[in-house]
Amino acid sequence: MNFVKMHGLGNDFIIFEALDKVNYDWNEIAKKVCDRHIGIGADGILIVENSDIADVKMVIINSDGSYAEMCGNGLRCFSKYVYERGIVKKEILNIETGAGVLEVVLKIENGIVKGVRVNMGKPILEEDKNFYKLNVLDRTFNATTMIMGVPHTVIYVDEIKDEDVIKYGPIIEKMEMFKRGTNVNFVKIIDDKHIQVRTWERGAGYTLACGTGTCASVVASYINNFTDKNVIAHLKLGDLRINYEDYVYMEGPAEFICEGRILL
Ligand SMILES: N[C@@H](CCC[C@H](N)C(=O)O)C(=O)O
Repeated sequence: MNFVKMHGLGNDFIIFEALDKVNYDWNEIAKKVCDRHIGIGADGILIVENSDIADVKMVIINSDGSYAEMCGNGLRCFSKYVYERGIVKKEILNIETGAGVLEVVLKIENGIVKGVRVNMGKPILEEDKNFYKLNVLDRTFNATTMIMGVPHTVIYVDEIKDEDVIKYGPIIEKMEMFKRGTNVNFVKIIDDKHIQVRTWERGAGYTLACGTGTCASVVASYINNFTDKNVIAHLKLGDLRINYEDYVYMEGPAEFICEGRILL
């Protein structure tokens, strides 16, 4: 099976085409190929499928084999892939995801996609899950939980330390109160236009960036009066621009890494 590996600010994905009907066990394939020692290594796989309601359909499976409804960084990579491979030769694409059909606008220079802007849809917030106290081990965090395509919890910290992401992230991800699990975003407010974000991802663990998580972090920071609606989020390898106007818009890069053939 042919694959292409891509990343969006270090959140990495292996892309497979399944435009003709195939009967693969994608969950098992994801676990195998995402393994960083005995596979290719990635945070998840993206499958290109035909859609009856949009230009094309993106399916995402996390590195642990679990299904995810949406993936922001993945969607930017996927969009560049389907455009540059000639699957959908449009500058504005509609892509079916598990979180609905989303509109993507490509910035193209000489046939190459240089940037991708996605309408990520609307966040779904619950009143009792906004800026509540979340007790985890020895810490109490101020937290906001929402669905931003997938479940997200945003917690505020004075300093982001990787060891904290690794210590508290997996415990929060699987807390009883989150029925479908949650992604966990550690957010430091820099000023009203800039935040720093690190994410522990449901089904993938520590990642270098998370698109839906960054959108959730900006929505939470705006409704909690920490920031403006237009925010630049600093992630480990670069920035995402987020704009929250009822709908949430995310703009950022997507890059090819390599391609090859896996032997199943
Ligand atoms: N990396 C993603 C989110 C992928 C899905 C997540 N792990 C989940 O299961 O909810 C992004 O960029 O949004």
